[in-house]
Amino acid sequence: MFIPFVNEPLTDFTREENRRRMNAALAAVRERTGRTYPLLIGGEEIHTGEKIVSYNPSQHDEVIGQVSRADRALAEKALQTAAQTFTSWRLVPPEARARYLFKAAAIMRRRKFELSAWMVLEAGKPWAEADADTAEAIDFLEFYGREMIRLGAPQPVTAYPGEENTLEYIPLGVGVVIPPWNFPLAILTGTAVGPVVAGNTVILKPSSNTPVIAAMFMEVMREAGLPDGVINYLPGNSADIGDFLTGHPLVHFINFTGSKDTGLHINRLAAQTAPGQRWIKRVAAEMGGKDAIIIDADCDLDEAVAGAVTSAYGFSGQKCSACSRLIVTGEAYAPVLTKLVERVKQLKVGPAEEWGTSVGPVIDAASYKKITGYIETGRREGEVLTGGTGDDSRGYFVQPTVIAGVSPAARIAQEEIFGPVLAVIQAKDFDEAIAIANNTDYGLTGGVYSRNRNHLEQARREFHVGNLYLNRKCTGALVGVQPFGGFNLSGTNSKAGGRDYLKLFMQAKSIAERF
Ligand SMILES: NC(=O)c1ccc[n+]([C@@H]2O[C@H](COP(=O)([O-])OP(=O)(O)OC[C@H]3O[C@@H](n4cnc5c(N)ncnc54)[C@H](O)[C@@H]3O)[C@@H](O)[C@H]2O)c1
Ligand SMILES: N[C@@H](CCC=O)C(=O)O
Repeated sequence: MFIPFVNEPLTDFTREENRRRMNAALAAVRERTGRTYPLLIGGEEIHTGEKIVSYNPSQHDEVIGQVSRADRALAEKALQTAAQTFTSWRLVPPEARARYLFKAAAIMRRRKFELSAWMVLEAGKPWAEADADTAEAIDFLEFYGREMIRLGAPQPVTAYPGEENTLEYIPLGVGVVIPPWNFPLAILTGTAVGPVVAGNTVILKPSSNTPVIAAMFMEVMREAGLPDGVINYLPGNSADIGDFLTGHPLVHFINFTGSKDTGLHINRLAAQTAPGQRWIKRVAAEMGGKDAIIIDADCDLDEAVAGAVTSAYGFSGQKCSACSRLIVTGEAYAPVLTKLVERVKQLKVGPAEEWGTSVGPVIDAASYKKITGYIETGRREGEVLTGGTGDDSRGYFVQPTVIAGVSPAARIAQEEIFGPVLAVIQAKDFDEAIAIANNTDYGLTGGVYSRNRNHLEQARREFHVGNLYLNRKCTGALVGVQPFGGFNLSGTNSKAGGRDYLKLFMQAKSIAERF
């Protein structure tokens, strides 16, 4: 008997003891930076000549680690190993599979500060964001473990005279797990262990920006005793092995989280049937967002602006859920701009490892260039009220930027920037605000601050997003509480952390026996 699922509590860094522990973890992790990590295929550690080097985005001359880089031959080996391991892993009872996840959760809990410290250094996550990432990874392990126990039990069917009828969920086979760098532990863990606890075996191809925290995840799963070959750690250049993995006939599903362009590419490729392939590949693709918060004229403006700032600039806006459009109705526009700029100017930009940093760096040189490029576009499409500058001399820092007077059709109001840039749009009334909010290719998160009950009900009906938040920030979905996934080109709406998730990686078998 297991206790019911509860979310992992977040660390209170206002307590001196927790700050001391985090500083100690950062120092201990720093002692271990610069090491090299092998691929892991069927328990075999494989060192390659070619490496992927991972850097600290707060200080880009600091090497966090180097990981081996797989080529196609090694990708083939990993797929064959996963296929072979599937023959035994699929027979492990659901409850036994779940126990590996519970054990891994316990290990992560014990290593919480250390895992968060790795993310501070490798992903540039400020402390609280890194801590929330680790907590979410633990949640995925605890939640999906329990989910598999639920789904492993006999499923309800209608009784029929003279027969025994059952329905059971069985796994699909070999999958490829492709997570992004921005939740380098949480999303990586969830997208890997969901399919695995369902009885599948996987190739885990981590993002080249954050392969070291992925190596830590593998350490945890090994310590938890997960059999070799169930998760095969395969860092590599997407150009070398990405399409090879997706297109391979042994692959049954791809569990992808990342940008719209990559997701659509993978979806297209997976739809083609490779010679020798005997099933239709399933693709779960969770992609980008162009998320909006609507501030309705009659709401508590201070609370609304505070929520918008947290949603827009948390982790430097590098969340698919981040608010990148603020839509303000009627006469609230001018006071909102004043309050917004005041609050944004108070954000402390700095290295992620420093306690008190509210906005750390962006992930790498390419992101820095893309974001600052969008800011230049924004200067033509609106008025930069604060921010608008960057400094990449030491780390990739972009000042939190507010651009007002933006047209709903502007590029900065339509395209995902994935940085600390907020476009503010004026709407004449709530109907127009909803129309503007819905008018992008995406449909991931959305928020409304309002005291008007009719408007809140209208938003429930008409605001077309997978995760809608009323009178609160639009980031930080909790596992089990707000299953996460978007509409339209934000993805396949797989609802990570929800009760529909594991079925994406299983097929239902109905068995009837007449006696
Ligand atoms: N909807 C969600 O739940 C969610 C969550 C987090 C991030 N995201 C989105 O992810 C994006 C940021 O992440 P990113 O920069 O890592 O995205 P990305 O698309 O550049 O990369 C995502 C992953 O795909 C891999 N990849 C790239 N090309 C590939 C190919 N041809 N074959 C196989 N793998 C390939 C990358 O190595 C990486 O691991 C943003 O758009 C963000 O909105 C979405
Ligand atoms: N699930 C996270 C976002 C993941 C995407 O980057 C949130 O709800 O903020």
